[in-house]
Amino acid sequence: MDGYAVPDFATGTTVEVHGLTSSAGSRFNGCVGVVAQINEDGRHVIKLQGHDTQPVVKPSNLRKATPHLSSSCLGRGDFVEISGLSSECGRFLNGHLAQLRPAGPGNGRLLVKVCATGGEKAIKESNLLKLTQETVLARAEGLLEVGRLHDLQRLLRGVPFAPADLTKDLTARLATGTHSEILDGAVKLVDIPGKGKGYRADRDISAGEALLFDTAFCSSRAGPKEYEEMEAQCMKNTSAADFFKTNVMTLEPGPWMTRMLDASRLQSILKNNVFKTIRDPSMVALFPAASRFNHSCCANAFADTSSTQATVRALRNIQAGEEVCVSYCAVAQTREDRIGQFVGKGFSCTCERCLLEESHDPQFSVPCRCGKYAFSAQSTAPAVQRCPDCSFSFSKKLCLEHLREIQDMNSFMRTPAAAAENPMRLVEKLRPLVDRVTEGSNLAPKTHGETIQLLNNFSAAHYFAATRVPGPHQDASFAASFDCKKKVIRAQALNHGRGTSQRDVNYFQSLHRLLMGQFPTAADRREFEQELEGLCWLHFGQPTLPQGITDPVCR
Ligand SMILES: C[S@@+](CC[C@H](N)C(=O)[O-])C[C@H]1O[C@@H](n2cnc3c(N)ncnc32)[C@H](O)[C@@H]1O
Repeated sequence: MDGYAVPDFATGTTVEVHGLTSSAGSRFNGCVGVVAQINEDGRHVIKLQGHDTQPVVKPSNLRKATPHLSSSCLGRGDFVEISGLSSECGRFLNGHLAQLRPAGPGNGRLLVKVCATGGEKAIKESNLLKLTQETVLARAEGLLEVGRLHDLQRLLRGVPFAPADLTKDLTARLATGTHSEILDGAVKLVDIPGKGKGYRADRDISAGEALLFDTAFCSSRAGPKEYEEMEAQCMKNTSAADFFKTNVMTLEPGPWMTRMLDASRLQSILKNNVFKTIRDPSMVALFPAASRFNHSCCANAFADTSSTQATVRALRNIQAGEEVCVSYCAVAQTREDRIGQFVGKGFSCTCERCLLEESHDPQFSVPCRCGKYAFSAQSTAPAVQRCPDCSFSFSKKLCLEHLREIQDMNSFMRTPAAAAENPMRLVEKLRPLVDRVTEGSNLAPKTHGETIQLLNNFSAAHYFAATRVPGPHQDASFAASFDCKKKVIRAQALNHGRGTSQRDVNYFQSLHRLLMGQFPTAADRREFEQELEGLCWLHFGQPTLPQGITDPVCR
């Protein structure tokens, strides 16, 4: 613990809080602030950077920290901790270590390279806390000591001087698969009426906050043998036998299981609890603590999972006492598809979105050409509907036929025959169906998953025509591809955003691919960069990103 002074802090001293164990207090561990007042009982009132609350802490839970330094004291190569950023995007950089780059953009901002991502950011110097290597290492050891492995991992990621033994120790502890942490006392595991156990917010939570960190007890490549493979791993892991008994075998086995041998019970538990990991969709993994989150189709949290780790984050602000739920299905699915999926899980979803969409699922909504009315192609909607404004007569049967044709075309586009086709011919094949879903047409739903897929295919066909077929059409084909991709992104934002505030991997991939392409104008590029930056927290903070996606923070 070198680098920290004995507990004797005058007012005005810059200190770091550590070692608080209560759920309310532990969220301040690692926070840096200034001693504002010393109470009669000897406790210190701390004015924290980036926090409104002023915790009152015993001096034994404080250690001296280096104050923010002005740019004149900061030099190229210095290490700094990013703190106190309050924008939605910036908050996710707080606590990250960065290194100063040679030149800054001015305006009181300094250019830093974020160790975890390698990306560069221009940050106000008041949001940078200078750290010596000794302080970083002392803090790292402190975090290891109190088992705050989530913060330790974040602190050490990409740090060039991270000591090998500390990193090895961290890796070994994470690899046991028995480590999980509720972060900063955000949630509490409680009984939820009608759902078994689940998590409730134990304090007010801000959008994007990390709530729970978990490590995979077992994992497998997704496929017919996934449960057998994971079961074998559980059985082999004899060093974690107690954890297995208390934290795995007590999970909810779902409807498959009534009363059976432990081996079958384990398979039922796995079936009911494993996550298909979003960072590697070919893998499935069991996260015993994260799997206690119940489902909602308008989830207020989501699990960012790799085959080894899960971080559950808030998707929106959550009030203390609210149940915190993740979504077990893709947000883009229609209500009927979602319901079908939960039959196998032994419950029917009664979330706000399901109730709302019972009579009107937006994915089956078809706006009238006059723009003043929306028809519905949902199973519960009438067969023929008339627009009260322009009297257009809408046939649900015809609309669903169109949707089926779109579905068939999307299936064809996944075949080798489509891949071998001349892209110019594919464009012509897709065009009549695309015309049915674009503006001014009321012949098919515009934000249905299949519609979005069709638009994506149309954009790709144009792109291939622009890049693979030489000729005078190339510029126009590229412009058409770009234009269509914009429509895809808008339809996805509409589809996902409604009641869910959630974006899925396909959405990020669309944005990313667009960003990777050339932009007709700088304003076009900026528009999409802003969208991506505003949402970057959804996939910030892990070493790997979904296939093809680079970290937008690097931009
Ligand atoms: C992955 S577990 C979630 C944690 C579980 N409640 C427990 O006690 O361990 C999935 C099970 O939780 C219950 N569940 C999850 N979401 C639910 C919901 N929205 N409504 C009713 N039950 C739900 C169902 O029994 C489901 O099989």
